[in-house]
Amino acid sequence: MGDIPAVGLSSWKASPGKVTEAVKVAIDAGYQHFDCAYFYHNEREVGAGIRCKIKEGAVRREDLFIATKRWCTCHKKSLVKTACRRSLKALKLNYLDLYLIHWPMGFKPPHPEWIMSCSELSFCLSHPGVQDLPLDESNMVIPGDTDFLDTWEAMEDLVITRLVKNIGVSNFNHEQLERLLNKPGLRFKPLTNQIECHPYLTQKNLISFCQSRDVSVTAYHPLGGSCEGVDLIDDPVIQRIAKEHGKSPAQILIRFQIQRNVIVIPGSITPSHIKENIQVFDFELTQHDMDNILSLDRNLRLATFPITKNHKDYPFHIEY
Ligand SMILES: NC(=O)C1=CN([C@@H]2O[C@H](COP(=O)(O)OP(=O)(O)OC[C@H]3O[C@@H](n4cnc5c(N)ncnc54)[C@H](OP(=O)(O)O)[C@@H]3O)[C@@H](O)[C@H]2O)C=CC1
Ligand SMILES: O=C1CO[C@H](CO)[C@@H](O)[C@@H]1O
Repeated sequence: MGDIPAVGLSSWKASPGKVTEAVKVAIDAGYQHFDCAYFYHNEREVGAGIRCKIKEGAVRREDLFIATKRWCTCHKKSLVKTACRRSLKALKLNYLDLYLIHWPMGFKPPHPEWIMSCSELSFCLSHPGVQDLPLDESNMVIPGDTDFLDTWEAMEDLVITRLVKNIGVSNFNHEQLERLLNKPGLRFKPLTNQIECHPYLTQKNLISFCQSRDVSVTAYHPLGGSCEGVDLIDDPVIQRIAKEHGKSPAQILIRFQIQRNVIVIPGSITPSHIKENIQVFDFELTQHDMDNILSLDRNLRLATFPITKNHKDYPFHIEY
């Protein structure tokens, strides 16, 4: 699994005011891996939790694994470093353990005035979200003109200049990943492909493709997501297996990924859940359990990002 700790706490939808506390609870519970994104607009709050615990002496920076993602409006080579510095500044860190391309699609870059202000970084920190989703008159996203292979070169430069230790991708399908791995002159391979993955979308093909190319997989929405109303936790098969092991349904869903060598990043702002979600190393699912969970697959994708469907790099038009 490379160097990525198997379970991480993710911060999407963790509203400012709650996320700092969640990060502190997580560090006390033994989490090392934190998954963030510029797009979640709470990197500052995640950073505050991390800083507080480092200051207290509860953890050292080098024992943590901090990942964040570069948003689609910053695919242009010249914006990649700006975006990275912006995230580092918000997180108050001097390096990232992992920096991901959030989606393969690049969007129209922000207004030049915004880009100019980025040299000081103050404008973008005080205007989070400005122009994240540039839309046309049909409310579909306006594409940018940068090829993700060019974006990748700028990501590689971040490793060379030591702003980041590893780089990776998210939401790439197997053809996009293959294209990246076959890029002439590739300097660094993606460490991971972060994809939606849970028992209703088991991603068997994409996982075996990534693992066969030595690219780890990180599962997002592992519990069925935080707002789409999918009842994975109430699924009778998951409930039964949980009872048999004396564990919670969430613990079964997390353990399921670990046993497939998939890194998993459940999201939570509830202290008891945060603690529960990392108590997954003291039991083992049987092959029969694993097969039963795999049989729940119904190809149900929650994160479809419909406003980007017309983009040439939309990843979900092919099977995997
Ligand atoms: N790369 C990408 O494009 C994407 C990445 N992601 C990442 O993946 C992360 C996970 O996705 P997310 O939407 O949070 O979905 P999850 O599948 O992790 O579900 C989170 C939901 O489950 C609840 N929950 C957490 N633990 C438990 C528990 N032990 N028992 C019962 N309920 C529980 C949470 O509530 P509570 O807070 O009360 O615990 C929350 O409502 C995101 O935060 C984000 O970082 C997500 C989408 C896209
Ligand atoms: O990271 C993310 C959080 O979830 C959103 C909706 O599912 C995604 O679009 C986004 O990429």
